[in-house]
Amino acid sequence: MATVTVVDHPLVQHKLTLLRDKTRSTKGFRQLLNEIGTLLAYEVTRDLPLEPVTIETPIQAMEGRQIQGKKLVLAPILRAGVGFLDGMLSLLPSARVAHVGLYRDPETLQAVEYYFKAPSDLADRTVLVLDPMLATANSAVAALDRLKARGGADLRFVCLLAAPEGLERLRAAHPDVPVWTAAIDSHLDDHGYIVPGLGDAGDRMYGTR
Ligand SMILES: O=P(O)(O)OC[C@H]1O[C@H](OP(=O)(O)OP(=O)(O)O)[C@H](O)[C@@H]1O
Ligand SMILES: O=c1cc[nH]c(=O)[nH]1
Repeated sequence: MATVTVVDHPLVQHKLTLLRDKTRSTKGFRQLLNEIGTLLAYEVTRDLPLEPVTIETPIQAMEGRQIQGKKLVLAPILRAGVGFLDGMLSLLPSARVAHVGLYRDPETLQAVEYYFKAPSDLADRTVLVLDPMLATANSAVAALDRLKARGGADLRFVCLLAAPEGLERLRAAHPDVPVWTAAIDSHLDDHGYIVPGLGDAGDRMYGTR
């Protein structure tokens, strides 16, 4: 069974509290999500394998270390996953990007796909699947199903808030996929919203309703 890591770094927790606040502006919400994205990218890449590489400093040759293998893929689930993207790309500027367009039907809470575009060589790359909210996990499971069908094998899921119900479902459907989250909240309400949560992430990011 893959791990669930709660990123309890003080900067992440401080920024998360600011972002949850219902009085936070659209601009502030977006900026904080971006900043937390950078911090989560640092945590989720902590165990990437390194390989030796010979370089020359101005003084002499030496053996340095570089990240092994092909560039990572960042796979935001639209829309709210895009909120992490720029912050992560600032740390991982050569990463490839896969877009997974899904929305959650408000009645059934099932994920409905409307767009998918990913690099063709997913099988050779580590893929970070991004979505701030893991509620029922219907969206996360659908995105992971789709990425695996396209060859993705080394997948990691990165979110901001997770509900216990969503974590359980994700681990049952994709036990090989480790999860990073900034917090595990209390439960889901009758409409599938995370409690205490932060409301609708996509609406708060883009100022829609
Ligand atoms: O775990 P789940 O129950 O599937 O819920 C989580 C999903 O809900 C939100 O997206 P939403 O469907 O509201 O789409 P949007 O980002 O386009 O607003 C969120 O960004 C996740 O993708
Ligand atoms: O609390 C929730 C649940 C799903 N999607 C959101 O944006 N927020």
